[in-house]
Amino acid sequence: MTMSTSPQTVAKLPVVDLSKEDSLKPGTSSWLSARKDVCQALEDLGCFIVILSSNKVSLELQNAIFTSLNDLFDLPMEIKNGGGSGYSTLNPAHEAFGIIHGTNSEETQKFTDCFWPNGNDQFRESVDSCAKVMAELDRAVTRMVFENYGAGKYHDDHVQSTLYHLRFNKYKEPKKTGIDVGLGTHTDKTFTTILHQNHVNGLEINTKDDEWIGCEYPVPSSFLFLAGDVLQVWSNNRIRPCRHRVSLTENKVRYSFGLHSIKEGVTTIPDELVDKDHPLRFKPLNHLEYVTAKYVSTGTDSIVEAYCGI
Ligand SMILES: O=C(O)CCC(=O)C(=O)O
Ligand SMILES: [Fe+2]
Repeated sequence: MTMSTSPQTVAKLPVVDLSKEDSLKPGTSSWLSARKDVCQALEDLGCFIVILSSNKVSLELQNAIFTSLNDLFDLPMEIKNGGGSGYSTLNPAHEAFGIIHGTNSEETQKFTDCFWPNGNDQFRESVDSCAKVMAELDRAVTRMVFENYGAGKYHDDHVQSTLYHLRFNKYKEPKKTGIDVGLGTHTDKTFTTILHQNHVNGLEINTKDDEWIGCEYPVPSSFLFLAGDVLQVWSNNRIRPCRHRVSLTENKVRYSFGLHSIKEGVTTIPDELVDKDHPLRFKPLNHLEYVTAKYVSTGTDSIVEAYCGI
């Protein structure tokens, strides 16, 4: 078995509670206090756990998604691999499906029709509603970030140019495959990523001191918000892209899904984020070109710095 090396610490990830309606309303005192915590966590660690209201992501809704994911990944390989299904695998323990424009109801409909010819309204509706809640969360958190750095006026444009890809992951039981590294250490080539997992833990976050913190949800309506490489660029290196990996420590099937945001067009660092203490660190970046560029992650090296760092 390939064993993950560094031991985990007992430290916990920062938690930002956005479950009260007010905390998602710009300008309220709970918004301002969350904004500070969000940016602190993104600068220190590149991620934090968010708690949302259980009315928005009920256990019933989550179960509907995870139950259908179980059926989906159990389909025969020739169906999973069928043209345009978005199926991929990174290693023998891992499988994934992707929906491009995953917050668009028509795309979830097409995906559902592809694998459930007789329909699966439960899956379609739950995924559609969960993806929309995640996108709403992304818009709120990115707005907090833009405001925090005095760049709030660019946020509407940012929302207009953001695309969302939805990805479902399955990791097989390590005793079946002999593999306990679900995903190796990496940062996401996104602007931001929002992840959700079933009750099986395994996601681990790398700190500045090279310690690993396991991601455990305080309540089921939790998500992990991560900064990707392009948010590091946009913030002129203030925000740390989250380095993470998946270690399969429990002998159970693990499912997760993530909303991955891509910023269309060219990302330039706002003038507000450049001054004599913060000289310009990155050249303008075309995110879609960056995503498809053949740069391979080596774990410790920053791909985005090699790609467009100054
Ligand atoms: O499965 C997870 O929790 C993490 C997935 C992930 O890191 C990714 O899709 O980039
Ligand atoms: Fe990732």
